Amino acid sequence: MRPRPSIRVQMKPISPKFVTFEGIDGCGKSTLIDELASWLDRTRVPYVKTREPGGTSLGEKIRGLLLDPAHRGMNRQTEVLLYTASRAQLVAEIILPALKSGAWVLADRYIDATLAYQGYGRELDPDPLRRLQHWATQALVPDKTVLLDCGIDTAAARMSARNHRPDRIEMEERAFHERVKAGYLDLASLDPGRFIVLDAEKPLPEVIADFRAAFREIVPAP
Ligand SMILES: Nc1ncnc2c1ncn2[C@@H]1O[C@H](COP(=O)(O)OP(=O)(O)OP(=O)(O)O)[C@@H](O)[C@H]1O
Ligand SMILES: Cc1cn([C@H]2C[C@H](O)[C@@H](COP(=O)(O)O)O2)c(=O)[nH]c1=O
Repeated sequence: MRPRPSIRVQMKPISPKFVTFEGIDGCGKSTLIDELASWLDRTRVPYVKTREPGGTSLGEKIRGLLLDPAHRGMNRQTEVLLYTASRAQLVAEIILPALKSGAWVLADRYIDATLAYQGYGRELDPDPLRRLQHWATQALVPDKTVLLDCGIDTAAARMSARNHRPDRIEMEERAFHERVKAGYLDLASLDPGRFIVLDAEKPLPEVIADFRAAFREIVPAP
């Protein structure tokens, strides 16, 4: 008797994705996060949006401390510890449970922000920063990081067009923001498999088209 053919159903597992968005202030992160969120809505993929600093009740209180221009004299190490405390809480309370439940996480800033702003911007030694991030985040690394590369003048013009009041970090001198921008590009060049660098100087429809092309293989089909 001939053996009955076995039917094998090939199920391609869709693993949840942790996607972070980075860049200088006003580069267009929130706009692209909303774009990916509506894409995931259409494909019925569950997701959670987060932001840093903040994203939890504790983290939002830390955000208030960090961004308040009244704290202009904040010590650099204190600044690192506050950003990292907010992140540790966010990972434990929101990000890890979301990924475990099968949801994607779309994060407005993560570890790379500390490396760019405090490492390059504040000129702190990156090695202890990296070790601290590894410990505080339970070694959770994003699957993909979208870096919106944008000129400082362009980003500033976009922020003032929406009547945004500058926070403590945005009030830093131009040289600080130049170091942050260059730092982000440096970080991207060190990890090209994770980073997707988009030219955020382009008009928004073009940035969105570039983003969609980069994520076509990553977002599951509806
Ligand atoms: N490529 C673009 N061209 C023109 N305007 C843009 C572009 N991308 C975003 N914008 C506009 O620039 C402003 C800032 O964008 P958005 O809020 O997305 O930036 P962000 O990086 O999230 O800012 P922040 O760092 O302050 O949170 C918004 O008004 C947005 O509509
Ligand atoms: C996470 C993180 C953020 N920053 C800076 C970057 C921005 O200037 C503010 C956050 O404001 P946003 O409008 O929500 O982007 O904080 C930083 O210096 N270090 C960090 O780790």
